[in-house]
Amino acid sequence: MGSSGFSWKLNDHPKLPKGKTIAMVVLDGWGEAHANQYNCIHIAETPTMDSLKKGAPEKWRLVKAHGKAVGLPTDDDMGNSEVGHNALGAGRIFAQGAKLVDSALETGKIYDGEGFNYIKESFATGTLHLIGLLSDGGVHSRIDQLQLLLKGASVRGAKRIRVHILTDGRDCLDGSSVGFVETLENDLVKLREKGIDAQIASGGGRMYVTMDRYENDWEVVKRGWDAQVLGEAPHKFKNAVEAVKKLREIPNISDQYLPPFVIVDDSGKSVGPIVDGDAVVTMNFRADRMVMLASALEYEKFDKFDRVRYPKIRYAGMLQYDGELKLPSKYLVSPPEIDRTSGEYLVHNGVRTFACSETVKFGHVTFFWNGNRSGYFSDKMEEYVEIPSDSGITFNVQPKMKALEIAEKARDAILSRKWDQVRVNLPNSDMVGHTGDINATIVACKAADQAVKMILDAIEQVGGIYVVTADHGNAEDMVKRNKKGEPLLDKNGNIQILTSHTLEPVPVAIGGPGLAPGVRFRTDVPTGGLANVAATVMNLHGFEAPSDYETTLIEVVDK
Ligand SMILES: O=C(O)[C@H](O)COP(=O)(O)O
Ligand SMILES: [Mn+2]
Ligand SMILES: [Mn+2]
Repeated sequence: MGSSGFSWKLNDHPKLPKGKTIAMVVLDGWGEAHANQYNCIHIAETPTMDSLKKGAPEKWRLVKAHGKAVGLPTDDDMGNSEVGHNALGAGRIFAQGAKLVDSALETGKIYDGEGFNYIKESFATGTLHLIGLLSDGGVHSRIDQLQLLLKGASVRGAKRIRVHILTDGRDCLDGSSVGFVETLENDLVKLREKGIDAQIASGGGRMYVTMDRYENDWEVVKRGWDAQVLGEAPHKFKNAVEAVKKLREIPNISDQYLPPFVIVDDSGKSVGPIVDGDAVVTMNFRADRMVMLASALEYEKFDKFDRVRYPKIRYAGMLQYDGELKLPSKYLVSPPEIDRTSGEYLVHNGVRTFACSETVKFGHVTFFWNGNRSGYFSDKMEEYVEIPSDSGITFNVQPKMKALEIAEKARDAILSRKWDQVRVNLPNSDMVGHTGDINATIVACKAADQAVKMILDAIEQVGGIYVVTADHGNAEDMVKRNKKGEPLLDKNGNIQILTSHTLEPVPVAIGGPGLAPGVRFRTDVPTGGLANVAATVMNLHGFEAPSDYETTLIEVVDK
């Protein structure tokens, strides 16, 4: 015990043994919803997940994965990977980025902080650039936060403002980008009426421009850099509404995949390259898809792509995206302080952990799981394996993704008996669900189910325990619905495909030959959410959870 009285030592669980191998499986984007034709999980052949659901009722339950249960501002906010994995790993509910930015804007504290005062120094002579995702999705950013920030910065001296937009269609309906750009344009007109030179300067679809993650494809970030910083892009337009409308006409191009464009003046010159003396804010609060650009903006030494020009700017993130790397060093709002995560506790208590996913979800079971912290707690006690994802494709063309490879790695790790916890994320239902391709999503769900089977078979062989859950819904509902729950049609009478996550709960299943006979889900935690899983898993490792963790979902009755 340290001088503060704090100790990493966990108490022994009074009834549950240590030393069982636990498979901790997170199905990304696998919610529970009514069985119908838009529920890809229902339509897909998923015998393994079906058998868990149809098995002992005290070994399968649903938990909340959205809204306040995962630290989001309201219960109308769908879940997402960041908040879901944070809750799963940290065992407590933290006010998340979306909420922290809301309150910093509401109280005005955002303008008193070090980050804003730092960028403000450039307002007199330089341009303020805002780069980020333009939608109301609330997963990475929110347009109303941008609107408030634009107002707030302009009354505090920003005279020249350029917005570099990334169109969404992934956390909101495809096609909705046109409306968001119109809304932003209206705000910019109002600023111009007040004498502020404010314009959209560049844009592109989030999946093709800037918002790659976990270094899957630096080309994506480079395309954004060229448009935002250098002012160069294959498509040039006089205004952004026209840009988005025209680029959407390209066959097979949706909001997520719009090619990069720049806005040019009458002489054909781009209106807003980033130059020496400017201020830049990346306005996403969520880290995974902004931290690559953050490194390009922040680091003098950088070799991921040729930046051609590296302007001397004052740069701040909406949040600090990586607490370990302290990146970026300047930020407008402090991120949630997610400390004492279950991973860190377990390492201190002798639990050896193996974690694996493919690139596009690798940071979910490592970085997000560990409270947005990169790296190992202990390189002797942990091993994290990343399987390279396909890049340069939309995942509906490869819906099986690397599920089999992830399962094989997990199986081998389990059978090696070197690890006490083998943790994976299976991305299929989420990544393919986001494409809106129903047939491909059905294939994706089946592939994920087969991967679960391989992992459960290995657990069977070593006498271990499994915990199978998900981080939020996605593939279980692929259609936008009205308040009554009926599918919405567009003007042509076609159903509106839902590419985003949902508000649905997710399953938690426990079992395996190593599960002590009297273990069952309690019935007195009916409102349980993802944050209750950490204490549950600690119990299954033979420990009691820290007292401030959300309560465990299980109890042990005498058999
Ligand atoms: O970043 C994404 O792909 C989506 O905005 C959210 O999906 P995720 O939360 O499952 O990563
Ligand atoms: Mn997810
Ligand atoms: Mn997703």
